[in-house]
Amino acid sequence: MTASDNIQGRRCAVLLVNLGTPAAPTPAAVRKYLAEFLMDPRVVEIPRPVWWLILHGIILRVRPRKSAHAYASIWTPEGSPLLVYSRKLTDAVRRELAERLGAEVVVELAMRYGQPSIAGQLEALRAQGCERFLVLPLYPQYAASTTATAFDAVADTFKRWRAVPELRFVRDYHDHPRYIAAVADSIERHWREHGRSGFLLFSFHGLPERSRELGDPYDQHCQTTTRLIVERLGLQEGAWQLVFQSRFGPAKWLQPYCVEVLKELPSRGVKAVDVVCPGFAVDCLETLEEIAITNKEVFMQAGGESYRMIPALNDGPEHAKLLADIAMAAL
Ligand SMILES: C=CC1=C(C)c2cc3[nH]c(cc4nc(cc5[nH]c(cc1n2)c(C)c5CCC(=O)O)C(CCC(=O)O)=C4C)c(C)c3C=C
Ligand SMILES: [Fe+2]
Ligand SMILES: [Fe+2]
Repeated sequence: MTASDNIQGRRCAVLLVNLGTPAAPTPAAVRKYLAEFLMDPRVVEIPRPVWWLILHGIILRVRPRKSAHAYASIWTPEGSPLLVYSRKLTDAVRRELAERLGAEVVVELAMRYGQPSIAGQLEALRAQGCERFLVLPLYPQYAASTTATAFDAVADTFKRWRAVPELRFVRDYHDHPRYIAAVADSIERHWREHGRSGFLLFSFHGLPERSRELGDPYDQHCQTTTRLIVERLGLQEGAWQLVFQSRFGPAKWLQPYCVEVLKELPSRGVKAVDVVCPGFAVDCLETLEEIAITNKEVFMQAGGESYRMIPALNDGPEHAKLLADIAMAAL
C-alpha cells in the first residue's frame, strides 16, 4: 500500500466484521435483533417453517424481556459494549496501519446483524472508490454460524454489483502467534495487577454438538488456541480447563458446559479461579454479563471464594497490532 493505500493501482479497504448487538437495551430492540440473528439459517439449522413457528411463537415472546434485562446491566452511556469496543478497535487498527504505511488507510466496521450493516458499509466503500476489499471477521476460531455467515453477507452484497471487486477474506486466526501472545500477555498482565488465583478457566462461546458433527472445526480451533496459550504460560496439568458457555436451547452443545464446571470446581478443591474468554475479540453481553456477573454467582454459591474475569483484548495496542499484521499479510 502506497501513498493513498493503493495496491497495483487499486484502492484498498479493510472491513472488520463483528456479530452485532441490539440498538437499545429494551425488549423491542432486543426482539428485532434476535429475530434477524436467529432467523439466519447458518445460526439455527432447523427447517425454516418449523423454526419460524418456534421462534415467533415461543422464543421471541419470552427471551427479549430476559435478554433486555441482561443488556441493561452492562449498557454504557455510549451504547452496547460490543459496538463501543468494536468501534474503538477499528479506530486503533486504522491508526496502526496508517503509522506503518505512512498514509491514511480505509478501515471500517460492520455488524453481521443490525447496524452498521455489511451491505451498507461495502456500498459506502465502493462509493469512495475502493476496488479491493479485505474482510476480517473478528472471530479467531472458525464456525459456520459466525464466520461463514459473514462471508454470505459479503457475497449477497456483491451479487447486486456488476463489477465484483477483488476480495480477501480472513477465515480464522486461532493459532496466529501474535494472537496467542496477545492473549497470554493479557493474562500475565492481569495476574501482575490483580494477583493470580492458581486456576485458569478458558471459556469459549458454545456451539451445537451437531455443528461439530457436520464439520465445523470450531472445537478443534478452541482446543488448539487453548493449548498454545497454556504452553506459552507454562501452566501445569490441573491448573486450567477449557469450557463452553452461552448454551442456547435444549439440544446438546459442545461440552463441558461452563456453568456445570463452575458448580463442581469448589468440591474439587478449586476455590479461586480466573476466567479468560479468548474467542471474544471484545467484551460483550456474553463476557460482561454471563461470565462476570451470572457465572460468578454460580461459582460463589457453590463454595467458591475468589473469581475474576480477564478482559478481552478489546481496543488494546496488542490487538490493533495483531489485526494490522493479519491485514498486511492478506493484502
Ligand atoms: C443457536 C444459537 C446460537 C449460536 C449457534 C451461537 C454461536 C455463536 N455466537 C458467538 C458470539 C456471540 N454470541 C452473542 C450473543 C448471542 N448468541 C446467541 C445464540 C447463538 N450463538 C444469542 C441468542 C445471543 C444474544 C443474547 C441472548 O439473548 O442471550 C454475542 C454477544 C452479543 C452482544 O450483543 O453483546 C457474541 C459475541 C460465537 C463466537 C458463536 C459460535 C462460535
Ligand atoms: Fe452467540
Ligand atoms: Fe448468553
